[in-house]
Amino acid sequence: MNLLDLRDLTVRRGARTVLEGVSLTVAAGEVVGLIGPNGAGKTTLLRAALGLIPAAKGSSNLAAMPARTRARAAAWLPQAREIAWPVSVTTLVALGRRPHAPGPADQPAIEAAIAAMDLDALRARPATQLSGGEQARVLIARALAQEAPLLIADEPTAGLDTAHQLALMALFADLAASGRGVLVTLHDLALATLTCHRVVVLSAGGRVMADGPPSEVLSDALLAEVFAVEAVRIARPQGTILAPVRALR
Ligand SMILES: Nc1ncnc2c1ncn2[C@@H]1O[C@H](COP(=O)(O)OP(=O)(O)OP(=O)(O)O)[C@@H](O)[C@H]1O
Repeated sequence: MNLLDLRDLTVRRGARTVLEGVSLTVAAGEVVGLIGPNGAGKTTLLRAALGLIPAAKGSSNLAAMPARTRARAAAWLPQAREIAWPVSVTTLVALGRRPHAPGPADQPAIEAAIAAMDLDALRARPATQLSGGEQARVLIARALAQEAPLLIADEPTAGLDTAHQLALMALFADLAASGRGVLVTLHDLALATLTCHRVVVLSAGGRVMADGPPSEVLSDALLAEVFAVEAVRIARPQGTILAPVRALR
C-alpha cells in the first residue's frame, strides 16, 4: 500500500522551476531516503507533497486530503527546529497527539516517543533550555507521538551526536518493520546506505536521477555526477555502506 504517491510533480518558486516532473512513492514497510546536493529541491519536494506549497503540475495524495485527515496520515518533521514557548518536554511531545481525539491511546504514545528519543531524564525541563541536539530529539519525539502511518522528516539527523543518529535510523527501520513508512532527507550517504530500503536521488535541477536500493543506484558515476564525490564501499553481511572520501570539485 502506498502511503505517499507523487505523480509528475512540478513546483515553481517565483520564475524558477525547482522540481520538474517528480514521481515518487513510499509504501508501508519502507524507509526511503531522499538525497541530493544542496539546493536540489528536497525540502521543496517534502513541502509540496504535504500541500504546504502549491504544485504547478502533477499530484500528491497527501496534498489532496483535508488538513485533519492529512495530520493523521502523515507526521511532518521540518528542517527548522524552532521551539517558541518554554513548555516542558512532556508537554511539547504531547502536542503530537493534537490530530487525534483525546483518549487512552495518548499517554502510551507519548511515553513510547519519550523513551524512543532517550528523553526520560529531560522530561520536566523547559524545552527552550535544552541543547540544539536535545531540542531536535524532542521535536522528533513529538512527530513520533503522532503515530501516523507515514513519517516525513527533513534532515532529522542534523545536530544529533553519532550514537543518536544511528539510534534514530534504527528506529526508522523499526517503524518500517512494524508497517509504517518513512521518507527522510539525508546528507550523510553512509547513513542512507546503512538504513534506507530505497534512495531517491534528486539532481541539482530538481529531477529524479535514480530510484532504487542504495547498492544498485549509487554507482561511482552517479556519485561523481550528482554529488561530486568519490566514495569507498565497506562490505558487510547486511549490505554495503558508502563512505565518501574525496570531493571532486
Ligand atoms: N521561496 C522560494 N523562492 C525562491 N526560490 C526558492 C524558495 N524556496 C526555495 N527556493 C529555491 O529552490 C531550490 C531548492 O531549495 P530546497 O530548500 O528545496 O533545496 P534542498 O535540496 O532542500 O537543499 P538543502 O540540502 O540545502 O537543504 C533552491 O535553489 C532554493 O534557492
